[in-house]
Amino acid sequence: MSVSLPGRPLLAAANLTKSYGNSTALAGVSLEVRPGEATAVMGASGSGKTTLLHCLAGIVLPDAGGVRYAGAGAAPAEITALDDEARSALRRTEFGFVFQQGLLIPELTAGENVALALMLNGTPRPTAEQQAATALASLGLTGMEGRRIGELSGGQAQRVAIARAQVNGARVLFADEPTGALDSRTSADVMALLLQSVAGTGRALVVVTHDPEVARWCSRVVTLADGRVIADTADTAGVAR
Ligand SMILES: Nc1ncnc2c1ncn2[C@@H]1O[C@H](COP(=O)(O)OP(=O)(O)OP(=O)(O)O)[C@@H](O)[C@H]1O
Repeated sequence: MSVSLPGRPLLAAANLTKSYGNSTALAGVSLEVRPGEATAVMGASGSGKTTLLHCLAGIVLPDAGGVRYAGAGAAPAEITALDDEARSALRRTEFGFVFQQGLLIPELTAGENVALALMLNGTPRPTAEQQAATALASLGLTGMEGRRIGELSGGQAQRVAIARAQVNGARVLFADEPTGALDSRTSADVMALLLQSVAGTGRALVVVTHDPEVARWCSRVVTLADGRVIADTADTAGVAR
């Protein structure tokens, strides 16, 4: 597997627009995400944060504009030009997702939730279960692989979500209010684990948050208002880009 060149964007979004009926969610957003970067996306409710994250990840197609992904090991892809199947394959192999809740399957155990992500990419079950247990252990959940999601605390469940998001070697982790349901101490732990998984790895993290504390831990803060970027600390910090 080759390594992305430092500074070369993993994701480059150009002039994204998206409306839902009369409501404009994105009004021309351009944004580049680089390896090793942890980007917080902030802004008032309805400013377009989740829509931006969904467009970057190929979950939602913009009305206009494009998103280019240039991860290692794959030819650069214009995500917005891919069909549904190709976009879901890209999400399964290159991206990981940690949302506030709802992405883990409650009927399955912690280990099965993580192993499933590997099995969907063709890893045989015994290997997947072994790798899932290792991933859970690395996040402080040793011996908890047999517990169902409902038998875990909110913070433990988010660790399972992080394990599932990164077990496939995802290059970009997308998190939408990952700490929204957690107390401040547990939020700090979960954010530390998310940041650890990008620091020095060539991965990138994009995290939508309302929490200034969470944003402070990120290396970059992008602020949206009415579907536009109104501030980007990468533009003001003198970062070589
Ligand atoms: N599926 C949808 N159908 C209709 N309108 C939508 C849909 N998704 C988003 N919108 C609208 O687009 C705008 C931006 O929504 P979005 O969820 O991206 O904002 P947000 O900044 O993430 O908000 P919040 O912080 O409240 O989650 C809002 O006006 C919202 O009502």
